[in-house]
Amino acid sequence: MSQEIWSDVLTYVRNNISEVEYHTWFAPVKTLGVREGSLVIGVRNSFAQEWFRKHYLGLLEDALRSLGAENPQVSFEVLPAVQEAMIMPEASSSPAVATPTPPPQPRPKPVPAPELSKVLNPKYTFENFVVGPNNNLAHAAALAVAESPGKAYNPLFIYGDVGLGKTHLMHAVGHYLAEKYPEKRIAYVSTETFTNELINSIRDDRTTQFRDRYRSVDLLLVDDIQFLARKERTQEEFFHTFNALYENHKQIILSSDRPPKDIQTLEGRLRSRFEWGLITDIQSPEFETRVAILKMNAEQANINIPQEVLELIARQVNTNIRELEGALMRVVAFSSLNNVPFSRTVASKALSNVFAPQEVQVEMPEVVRAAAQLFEVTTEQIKGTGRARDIVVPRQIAMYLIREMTEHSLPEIGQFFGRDHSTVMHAVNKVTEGIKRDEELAAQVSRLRRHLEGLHEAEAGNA
Ligand SMILES: Nc1ncnc2c1ncn2[C@@H]1O[C@H](COP(=O)(O)OP(=O)(O)OP(=O)(O)O)[C@@H](O)[C@H]1O
Repeated sequence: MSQEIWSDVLTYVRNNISEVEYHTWFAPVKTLGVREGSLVIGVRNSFAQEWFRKHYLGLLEDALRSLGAENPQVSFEVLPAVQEAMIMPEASSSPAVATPTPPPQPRPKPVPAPELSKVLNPKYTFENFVVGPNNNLAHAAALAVAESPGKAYNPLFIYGDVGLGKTHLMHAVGHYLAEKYPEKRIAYVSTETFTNELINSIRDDRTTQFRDRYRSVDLLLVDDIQFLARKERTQEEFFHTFNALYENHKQIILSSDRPPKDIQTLEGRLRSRFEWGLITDIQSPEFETRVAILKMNAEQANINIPQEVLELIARQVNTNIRELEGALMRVVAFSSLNNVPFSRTVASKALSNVFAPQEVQVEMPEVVRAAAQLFEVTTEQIKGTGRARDIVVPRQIAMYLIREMTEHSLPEIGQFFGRDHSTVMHAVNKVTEGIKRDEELAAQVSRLRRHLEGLHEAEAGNA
C-alpha cells in the first residue's frame, strides 16, 4: 500500500511545482516504503539527497499532511547503484492499466496504437470480483459470455454509474478468454481512444490498417460507449466494425453509463444493434458487498484490518467502489504514516476531511447484531425461521428498527431476512402497536435505538 501513498504524494507534488521541476527531480526517485511512520524516499546520489532536504522537504511534508499524517516525517536515502537502474521511467503503459501517477514523458508523434491484447488490467479478473445482489446478473452474463463467446449474448451491454465495476467485468471476460484460448485476439478500447485513433488514421491515411485491426479481433471490449453520441463519423465506423465482428460471431461487450435508449443522438441502426444481445445493469453495492470488497482488497494487500473498521469505511462510502477503495487506502496511509494501529477512531479521523460523518447510516446487519446481543440470541436465530417467541420478538424488533432507521424498502428488508415484504409489514405494525401498550417492549426498542445511534455518534465525535 505504500505505493498508493507514494502515488498520492506524487500527485500532490505535481500539482504544486512546475512540470519541468517535477520531471527533473521527482520522475527518477522512488519510495522505499513507510518505516515507523516515516516515508523513505530513495534518491540517486548524495547531491540529490541534499537538494531534496533543502528544497522539497516542506512540500513532501505538506503532501503527507494532506493525506492525514499528523506529524509527517520524510527521510531520504541514497539508492545503491543497482537499484538505480530499476527506477528508469517505465515504458509508457496503456491507458487501461492502472499505474501510480506516471512521470511525464515526451510523447512520440503520431501516437502508436496500443498492443491490443496487452491492455487488460491484471487486477480485473473474475476471482477478484465480489458478487452481490447489485451486480449478480451482470456477473452471470459476463461469465456466460466468457464461456461461450459470440454465442451466449452478443453484444453484451453493461451499464451503470461510475466506478461500479463495468470495466472490471469486461476485463474479466478478456482475462478468462486469454487464459483459455491464448491464440484469441482481444481488444479493449475506450470510445475516446477509438475516436482518436480513427481521427489519426484518417489524418495519416491509415484507415485500412485501423479497420483491419479492429475487425480482426475475437473479442472487442468498448468502454463508455455513451461517448459515441454526436460523433457521426465514429458512429459510422463503429457500425461497420460491429457488423463485421457480429457476422463472424465474434463477441462484443460494451459499457455505458446509461442504457442504449437513453444515449442521445445515437443512430437508430446502432441503438437497435446494441439491443440485439443482452442489456444488463450494475447498481450501487449494498453494505455487505461493500464490506466484502474492502475485505478482499485488504487481504490482497496483506493487511489485517478489523471487521469493525471495514464496516465503518463501508458505511461512509456507499455508492462508488473506486471511492470505497480510495477510502480504504486513505485509512491505511493514515495509520501507517502516524504509526498507529487500525481502529474505528483512526478510520474516522482519516476519512473526516473527505466524507461527512453525518452521512453515516445504520446498516441492517448492525441492527440484527444489536438485537441479538440485547436478547441474548444469535444473529442466525434472528435471521432464521424459528417461531419461538423469544426469537420472534427480537426479529420483529429488528425489522421495525431497520424500517425506522434506514432507507431500505419493505421488499429489501424482506430479502435480507429471507422473507417477503408482507412479513416485514406485519412485524412493523406489530411493534408499532406493541410499544403503545407494552412498556417493557417500548423500553427495549428505545434502548436498542439509542445503542445504534450511539455507535454512530461516537464515530462522528471521533472525527
Ligand atoms: N464487485 C466488485 N468486486 C471487487 N472490486 C470491484 C467490484 N466492482 C468494482 N470494483 C473495483 O472498483 C473500481 C472501479 O471499477 P471499474 O473501473 O470497473 O468501474 P466502472 O463502472 O468501469 O467505472 P467508470 O464508469 O468510471 O469507467 C476498480 O478498482 C474495480 O476493481
